[in-house]
Amino acid sequence: MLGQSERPTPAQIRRAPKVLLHDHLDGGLRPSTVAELAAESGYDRLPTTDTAELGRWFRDAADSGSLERYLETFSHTVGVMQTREALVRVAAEAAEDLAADGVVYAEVRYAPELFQERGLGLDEIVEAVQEGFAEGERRAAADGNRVIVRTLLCAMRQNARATEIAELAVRHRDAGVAGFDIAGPEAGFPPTRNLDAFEYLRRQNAHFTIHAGEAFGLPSIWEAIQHCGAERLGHGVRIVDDIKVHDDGSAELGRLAQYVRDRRMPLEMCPSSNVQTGAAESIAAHPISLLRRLRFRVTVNTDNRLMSGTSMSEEFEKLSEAFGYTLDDMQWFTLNAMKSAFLPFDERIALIDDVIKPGYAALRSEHLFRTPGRA
Ligand SMILES: O=c1[nH]cnc2c1ncn2[C@@H]1O[C@H](CO)[C@@H](O)[C@H]1O
Ligand SMILES: [Zn+2]
Repeated sequence: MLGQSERPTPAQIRRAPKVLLHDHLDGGLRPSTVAELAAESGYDRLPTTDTAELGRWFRDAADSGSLERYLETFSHTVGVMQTREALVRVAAEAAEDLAADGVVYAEVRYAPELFQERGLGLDEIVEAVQEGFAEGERRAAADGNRVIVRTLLCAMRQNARATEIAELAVRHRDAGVAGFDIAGPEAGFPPTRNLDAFEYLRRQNAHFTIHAGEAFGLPSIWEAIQHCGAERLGHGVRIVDDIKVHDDGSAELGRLAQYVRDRRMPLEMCPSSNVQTGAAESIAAHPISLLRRLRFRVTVNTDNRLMSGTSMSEEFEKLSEAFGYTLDDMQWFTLNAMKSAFLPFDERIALIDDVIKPGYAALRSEHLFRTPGRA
């Protein structure tokens, strides 16, 4: 069909309905907000207070080739998010920014234990973030951009508070907290360190994903799935270590890769972030293309919009540029994400039928009937 193989324009990518499963609240602040919150709270360790320079600083500093060094940049965002008001503001702005970028459903994650430096309680932190997202959803809707935001609570792998945070997630599950995750440095902190938390969550019929296969390889992915019971994998890029591609392009899957594909295990891929931490050489060399071709349940995500200077639209633009992805490919990634969300089944179906499919159909028909020569 005409237009089917054409790459969408940046404007079309932005208007296309998108679903985001992997985005960190403390990795998505506007540079101007970091500077303003620092000034208000007396945080004096920012490398610069010039907004444009600050945005660049985060990107450059995160461009380190190592996950550990990448994570050091979070001390500045976490540093300015220590009050109730700051948390409400950051969450509200995140919802607005995502909605303006054409995201219709997002799961935004953060680690409540990081925001206690000035004495906030864990429940208070969760309530502030939920309040901010509700406010941001309202403001976005008033601007004509509808987004639904749910949250995931992370426990930090290097701390030993996973069970406490898992209980917090379950306590707030009817108030917008959709699930749980573990984040932070991967090497040296295998997911099985937090087995009690994962067993508790399973007893509670609660959802969780695990950052695995980013800075460490197959054993981390295997533990996350087979010992811990993760429903999704944060990144999971290193699953390619279990796939052999022959000269004729045919692929041979090892048992773990086979299992991940057979079970339709969602992979929360974050291309730009992976290039920055060294998990992938470049966007063009990112395993997402192979995994998409082999029809793993791949999703596209931002990880940290501030540290990568990115957005969902930018991630799709880069992928479209590298791999020629069309609107059909975008819809495929988006449906994968919506199917994999920690939202009740009936709500997922409603978003697919009422928002996502009609959104892509409308863009495709524009594509077909547009005047030749006009973008
Ligand atoms: O790609 C990642 N891998 C592992 N941990 C991460 C990544 N991005 C952010 N965080 C960590 O997650 C915490 C909660 O949001 C952040 O503070 C950061 O330390
Ligand atoms: Zn992440």
